[in-house]
Amino acid sequence: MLSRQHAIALEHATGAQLDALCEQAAGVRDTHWPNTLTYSRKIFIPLTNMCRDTCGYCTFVKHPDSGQANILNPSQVLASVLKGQAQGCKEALFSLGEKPEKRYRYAKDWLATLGHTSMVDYLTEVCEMVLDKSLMIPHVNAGTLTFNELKQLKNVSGSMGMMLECTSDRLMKKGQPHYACPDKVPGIRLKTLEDAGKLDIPFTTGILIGIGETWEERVDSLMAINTMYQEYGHIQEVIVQNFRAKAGTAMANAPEPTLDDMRRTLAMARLILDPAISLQAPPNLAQEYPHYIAAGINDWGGISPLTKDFINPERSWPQITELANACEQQGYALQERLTVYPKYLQAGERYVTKALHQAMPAWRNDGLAVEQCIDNTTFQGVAHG
Ligand SMILES: O=c1nc2n(C[C@H](O)[C@H](O)[C@H](O)CO)c3cc(O)ccc3cc-2c(=O)[nH]1
Ligand SMILES: C[C@H]1O[C@@H](n2cnc3c(N)ncnc32)[C@H](O)[C@@H]1O
Ligand code: MET
Ligand code: SF4
Repeated sequence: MLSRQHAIALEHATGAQLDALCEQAAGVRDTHWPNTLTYSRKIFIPLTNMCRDTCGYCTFVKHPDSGQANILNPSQVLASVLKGQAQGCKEALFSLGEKPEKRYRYAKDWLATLGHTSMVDYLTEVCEMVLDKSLMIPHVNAGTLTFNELKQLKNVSGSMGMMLECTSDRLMKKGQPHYACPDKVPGIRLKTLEDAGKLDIPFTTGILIGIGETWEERVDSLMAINTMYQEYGHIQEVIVQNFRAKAGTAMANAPEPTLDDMRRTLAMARLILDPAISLQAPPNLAQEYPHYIAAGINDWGGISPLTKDFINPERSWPQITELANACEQQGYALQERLTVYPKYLQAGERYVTKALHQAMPAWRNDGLAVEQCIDNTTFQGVAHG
């Protein structure tokens, strides 16, 4: 494992030095995640776009007065889930704004019409419906959550996630992207990661790079994630996500991370993190697939044949065939996986509750006992257990 000091010294690695760093990271990947890169076939469900935070990079969030604020109702969610299932999707990715009812009367009143006092309770009900009425597995990314909220959601989801973003308190200051965002306080996000560990929740986290953090802060964020893993063993994957500037946000004119920055960060992440943690980079936020593969990733995260990436709506998903070609050109197969990684599914009821195992009999135990598919136009969505 890379020491903090060594990692910090890589800040300006470029040219041949960067190539060598990437080779080293790719070597670790090849030993622990050989021959195959993976992705999860999913639909994206933006349960609500209202949020009590206002991150300087985010266009997903909509103010109640904007005329675009929304909460999806259960039948809208179910319709989308069933469409996704017919297209062979296995993951229902719930990604949503955080606790809007605590800030906006409008959100509170809307939730009341749905019979709830909090977004987390409503989310729980909707996840339960997905398990009851479909074969899809909910993955919940609702940002920071308390111990009890995590516990409640564990019963109705296969896995959960929250991007740590960055451990820097500096980014909370005025003029910085997390100013006045109560859910982006690093200590609170770390607490969520830790509570998820105590609860044995298969967990996805990651860092968002290019939001004003220093290289050293990036190193420390990855080391903090790794420490959590060493303590609890629940972190199944880490996403290194590159910031994309969006018109109309506070960071509209901020520079985006360069390809070299992304390569350097991915390689460093692969060398800092325990090799058993999956390393993911999103394929729709850049086109440089070969470079990402060469920098040590083993996973592309969720890809949808149906729904756009609501967080980066201008960035369309690649065709799965196109991604498969890129992988094959570098000697790797592209394979579908579930939102829960196999080692957590295979650990009995420790990570995935009994009720959930029963709710998804078609693909418990062995990760993905379903029709493998590369071509999203021909898949029939047949599950056999
Ligand atoms: O389509 C997206 N999927 C995102 N995912 C989902 C990811 O791509 C995979 O579908 C899941 O992690 C399943 O392994 C996240 C999951 C998390 O737990 C936390 C953050 C993200 C962030 C994104 C995202 O920005 N866009
Ligand atoms: C769900 C995750 O999406 C990420 N996210 C939010 N806004 C952006 C952006 N402009 N560019 C890239 N990623 C973003 C954050 O890391 C959040 O946690
Ligand atoms: N609000 C959550 C977070 O920032 C998840 C969705 S972000 C568009 O972590
Ligand atoms: S990134 Fe998440 S927490 Fe921040 S404003 Fe957007 S929805 Fe809210």
